[in-house]
Amino acid sequence: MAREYALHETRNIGIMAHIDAGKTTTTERILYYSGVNHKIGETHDGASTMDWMEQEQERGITITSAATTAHWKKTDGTGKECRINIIDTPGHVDFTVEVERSLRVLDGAVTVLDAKAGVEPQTETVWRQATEYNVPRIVFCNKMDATGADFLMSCNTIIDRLGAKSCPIQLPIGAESDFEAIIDIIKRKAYEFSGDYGRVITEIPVPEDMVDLMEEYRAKLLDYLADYDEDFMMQVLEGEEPSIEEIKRVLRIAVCNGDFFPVLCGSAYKNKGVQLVLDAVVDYLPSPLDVPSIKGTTLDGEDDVRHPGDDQPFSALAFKIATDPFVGKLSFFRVYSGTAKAGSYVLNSTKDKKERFGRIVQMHANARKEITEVYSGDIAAAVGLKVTTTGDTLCDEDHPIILESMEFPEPVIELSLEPKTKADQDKMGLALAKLAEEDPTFKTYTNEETGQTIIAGVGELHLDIIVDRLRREFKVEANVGQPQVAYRETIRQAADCEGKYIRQSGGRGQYGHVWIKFEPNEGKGFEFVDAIVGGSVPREYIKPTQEGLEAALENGMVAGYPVIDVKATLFDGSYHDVDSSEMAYKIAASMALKEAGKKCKPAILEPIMFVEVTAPSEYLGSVMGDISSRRGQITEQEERGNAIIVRAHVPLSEMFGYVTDLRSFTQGRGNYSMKFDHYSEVPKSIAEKIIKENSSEN
Ligand SMILES: Nc1nc2c(ncn2[C@@H]2O[C@H](COP(=O)(O)OP(=O)(O)OP(=O)(O)O)[C@@H](O)[C@H]2O)c(=O)[nH]1
Repeated sequence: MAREYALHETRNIGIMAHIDAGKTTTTERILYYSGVNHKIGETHDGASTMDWMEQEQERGITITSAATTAHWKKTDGTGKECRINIIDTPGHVDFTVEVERSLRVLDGAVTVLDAKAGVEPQTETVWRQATEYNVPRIVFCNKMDATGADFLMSCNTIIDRLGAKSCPIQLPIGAESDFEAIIDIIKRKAYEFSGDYGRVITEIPVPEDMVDLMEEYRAKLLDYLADYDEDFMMQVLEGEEPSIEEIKRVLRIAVCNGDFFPVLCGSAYKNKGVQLVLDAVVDYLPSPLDVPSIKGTTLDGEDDVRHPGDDQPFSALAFKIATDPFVGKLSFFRVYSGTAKAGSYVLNSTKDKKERFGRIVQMHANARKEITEVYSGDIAAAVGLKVTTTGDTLCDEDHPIILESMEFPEPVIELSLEPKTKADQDKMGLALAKLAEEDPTFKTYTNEETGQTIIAGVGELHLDIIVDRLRREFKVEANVGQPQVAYRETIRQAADCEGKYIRQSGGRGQYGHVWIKFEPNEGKGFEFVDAIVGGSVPREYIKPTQEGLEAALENGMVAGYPVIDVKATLFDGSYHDVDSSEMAYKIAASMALKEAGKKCKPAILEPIMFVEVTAPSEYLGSVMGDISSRRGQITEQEERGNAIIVRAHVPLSEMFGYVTDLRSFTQGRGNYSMKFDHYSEVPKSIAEKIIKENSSEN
């Protein structure tokens, strides 16, 4: 078996940040220094390698998380290299699903901060997500060259705002336009960067006037590490100077355990410090062997695990499906255990279907390298998988396992699309199916009443980009409706409902008859119980009844919105020897649901968002007043220096155009993020309006 890089010399990392902190620029530099890129593309002149999709270049934001492979020399003097797989994650809140799904398959991350601002609202969001997924992190404080850059202020925001244990392991020499070089606190050395894109690193003396500060932070670091490791503490207490190797060893343990977050500094744009970030990735972030083994379940639902190692049974998680303009569909996956060869068959245990790994490729930004085998810990992409979608497990047929999947946010906003011509209509169906395959938070369906195609997503920008891609990539021209809230329906009262579908018109008739008890099932989704005794509904018609009901739930009871949180117990019915058919029971089930729409106190639910607003303190009153006027409920408010943070639950329907309003009453200084929190019943007057607008009489 010939694996190029040992498992302990593999790093799977993500680069996470607030929008515009410089993730893309930092990733570009990493690819350049690690020898993959020969020319550096700047994000602002639209030639960036990672942002290869057209609209990403125009908007200057990173939408898809491309997995990219790079190599970097270890710092232990052995001359050996590490393989670093990097996933570039987007910073916009509409794409947190991209952040989450990459967190799921990563072992560690670099959090990029903008040195002018330190921790920003979106940094907090992704930081919390990373904590939830137990992803160890190091912090890179970027933009040290920019006006207003303040390294120690930024370091403090990590402690104050994130409540994280953290300490710098570097110090900048100079700041803003005078930012010149970087001090390595552990080694007590300083480095300067020159030559093409800062490729040449030269050691320089630590400036006299910075020695005290360096020693102060070095002592802080050692103090913390002493608390963390007893042997180390003994050494420090006995006044022994721990060796650099010893400091790095303990620091590595603390970082890998997710207990400590060292901070580095630099300027990706001015080519200073990124190589040292790569050193730190190798030194401190975990290899697949340093993180807990992945959990899953057997096909019978029993707990199981997979340990990293090439000698283990193969298991992998598909975390992203992308359409590549040249090779077609690419399914990105992370291998947790074992190996698999190109051309071999694996089991998609989530869907219980066999898949063939036609070709396997590794991505180097937008270039691909074909490989013959994947090993434990690798990230690669398969060409030609048929049924696999995001979140599916691929595994060894003889040792099936279903790995813990990911949770995706609800698509809460929707709009209608009307293709301009017949040709557009044909293309649109295919294009939407493709896009839905790539993106688990994007849904598309046909409104039964109007016949319109509806697309649903997690935010306005999300749908904006989908419409844009339809036009550019798939050349579909369509009229786009106004974004609407994706409501849901549910019931508030239990009742027994009858559905009877009987047609006798000569020849063979139709006969389906069911009694279903519908009950509210709050927060637990749809549940179907078969309580038929004595064969009043024959075995073979029970599944069709359930399917008929599920299809009917999608189309709603009173206003055409999907019905959620309902328990349906099929408890009685009847049949006809000749006329009963699957179709008749499907229809009978949908008729029972219609009746539930009358007898079970139907209610309309609206998505309630968790909104976090940040603004200068003087706007506290306006921010709170505005949230109240939007039917919002403030859950928390916090002061942070001169700024306030207000957290609230606000109905999505009241949040359209919020960004414009917030900007205008805060003179452009307010900011916000939001995500779906829960569904809640709409006030009666609004429910009536929605039902009226959507009922078939209209
Ligand atoms: N002064 C300065 N500007 C930088 C630095 N790094 C990045 N920038 C600029 O900041 C802007 C945003 O950088 P990107 O690398 O695109 O940021 P990003 O975090 O990837 O942004 P999104 O993809 O939109 O989330 C660009 O105009 C960069 O040129 C830096 O070190 N110093």
